[in-house]
Amino acid sequence: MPTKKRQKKEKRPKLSWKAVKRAAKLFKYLRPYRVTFIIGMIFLLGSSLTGLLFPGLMGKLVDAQGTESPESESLLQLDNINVVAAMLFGVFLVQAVFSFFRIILFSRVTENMLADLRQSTYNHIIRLPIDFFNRNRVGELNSRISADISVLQETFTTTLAEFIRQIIVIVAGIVFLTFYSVKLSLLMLATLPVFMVIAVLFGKKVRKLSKEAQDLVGKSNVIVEETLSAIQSVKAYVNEWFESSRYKTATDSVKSVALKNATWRASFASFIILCLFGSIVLVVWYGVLLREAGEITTGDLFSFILYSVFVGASFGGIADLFSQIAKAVGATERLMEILDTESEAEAKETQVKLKGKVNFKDVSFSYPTRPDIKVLNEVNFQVEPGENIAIVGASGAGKSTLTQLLLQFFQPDQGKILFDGENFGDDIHSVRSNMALVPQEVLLFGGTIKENIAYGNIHATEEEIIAAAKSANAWDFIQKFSDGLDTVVGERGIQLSGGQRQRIAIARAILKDPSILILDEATSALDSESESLVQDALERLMKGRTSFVIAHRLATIVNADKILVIEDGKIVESGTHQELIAKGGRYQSLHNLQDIGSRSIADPIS
Ligand SMILES: Nc1ncnc2c1ncn2[C@@H]1O[C@H](COP(=O)(O)OP(=O)(O)OP(=O)(O)O)[C@@H](O)[C@H]1O
Repeated sequence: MPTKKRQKKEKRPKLSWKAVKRAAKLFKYLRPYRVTFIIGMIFLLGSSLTGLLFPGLMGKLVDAQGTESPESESLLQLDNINVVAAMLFGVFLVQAVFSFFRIILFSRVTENMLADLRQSTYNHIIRLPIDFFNRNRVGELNSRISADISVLQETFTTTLAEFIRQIIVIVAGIVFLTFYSVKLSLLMLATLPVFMVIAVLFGKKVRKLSKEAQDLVGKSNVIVEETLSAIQSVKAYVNEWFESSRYKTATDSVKSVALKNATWRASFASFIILCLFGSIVLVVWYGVLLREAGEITTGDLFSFILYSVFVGASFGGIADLFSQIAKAVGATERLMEILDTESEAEAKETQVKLKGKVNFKDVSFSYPTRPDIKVLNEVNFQVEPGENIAIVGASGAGKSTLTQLLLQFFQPDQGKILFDGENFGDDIHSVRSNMALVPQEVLLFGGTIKENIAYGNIHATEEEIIAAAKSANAWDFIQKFSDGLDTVVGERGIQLSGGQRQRIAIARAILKDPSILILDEATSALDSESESLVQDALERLMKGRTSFVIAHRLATIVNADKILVIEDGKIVESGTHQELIAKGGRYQSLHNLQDIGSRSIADPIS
């Protein structure tokens, strides 16, 4: 359904000075290949100019004589038919060679430049803060980038060269025209280019309406499809009449657009016959009058008409090319907008090994997309290295947000988060390199199991990977696959169960050997065997590490060194299970509701 927003996005790009200035940054990517580009330009200039010799020589061919003319004094003997024909072939040959190299060179520049642009856009995007991904839908971003880059590809390989060629043809063509006859040139320029541009605009309108009609036909087919596939419902509700009228509305709109298109096409045809051909006849008619008056020869008139066609066609073509260039400027601007978004600070060369002490000091936070809502409100707590913290609270209380701040995806608006008593400022990579995350829903990359585990430490040896898999209770099921560690997972490979994926994620975390662990417990129930394997692996992983668990399992909560109870972004209670139950406060009522960790717990607490 086209929303207002989408319609806005699809609006034709407009060329503004700001957009052009931003798009000009693209030339940074052209720089390394400028020499090739300049040579390509020389070839382009050469092929365009030699192309312009064609109408002139054709005129000479018309005026030339078949036999040797005794009065010929010209060095090039342009009045000899054989010489002129040979020269014409020479022109084609030069033009063919120039065009060949022009295309090769321009393609080389474009492909190199676009590869660089793709790479730096990708490099930049994955370094952008999480906030950027909250604001932009990933699928949209992806298709936008690939669409924008293909617009640029088209522009740099063809459109730009065509545009320059047309400009050369127009400028040089007009100069040549005036050599033949100034009077005739003025008449031609007053009519032909104007009509050519109008013809192009006409053509565009017709194309647009045809597309519109096609879309409407598509929409009406959807109605047929829907009705036929749900024919039982249609009949059961006696809605045949309703469906017929729905289809009629759709076919009526197809008809009205098609008729509108017919009117445009009819006008277009009359326009071509009357104006465009009329203007050619007018120029030829005037030309013939001038020839009668001895101002121009037949051959020159012939050349003149050919030049006129060249110039007129270029005028017509340039309107279309201009709109394509505007589109490319728009595409570049959007890419530059992404490239101009500030990325996260660069990773430092050496990264500290943390012990795992964590302090939250008066931390308040709102998401940048919703600055008016305080998601965390003056949160204070301290965790000693190796402690096991369960975070509990109702849905929307701020549990995940707290872990996002721990992971340095966002910085607090107020207060500080200290690791081993230190504020790491923008050295977020040092902090992250000491952390591992086991998310609720584990998504594996589309490679092998080995690659997926090694993601925790890409330099790990096979032995280390196997040890991690064993420790994560994953080795048994991995071994059962015929390809073992080399089994491909994901879309084109084996689909792993939720519990198996979790154990892979645990093995990955073990390999990273972090001092701080963030776990978002799965809420979907695993079968009891899988559950106990995961639990056992997790316990092994958590040993000796500071761990924050968004807890949904009773066992995790009861065994935690400290439970943080969050409500509306505030820590309302903290302590061990026994302490909090004894206190008889918020935790106890959550507990009685069996709603700890925001979802009901299967086994009731006795
Ligand atoms: N990316 C975001 N942008 C804006 N607001 C967000 C974002 N993520 C979460 N919120 C809001 O922040 C508040 C806390 O959300 P959070 O995800 O931390 O809750 P939670 O306790 O983890 O909930 P649940 O148990 O349902 O996962 C909610 O009101 C939520 O709407």
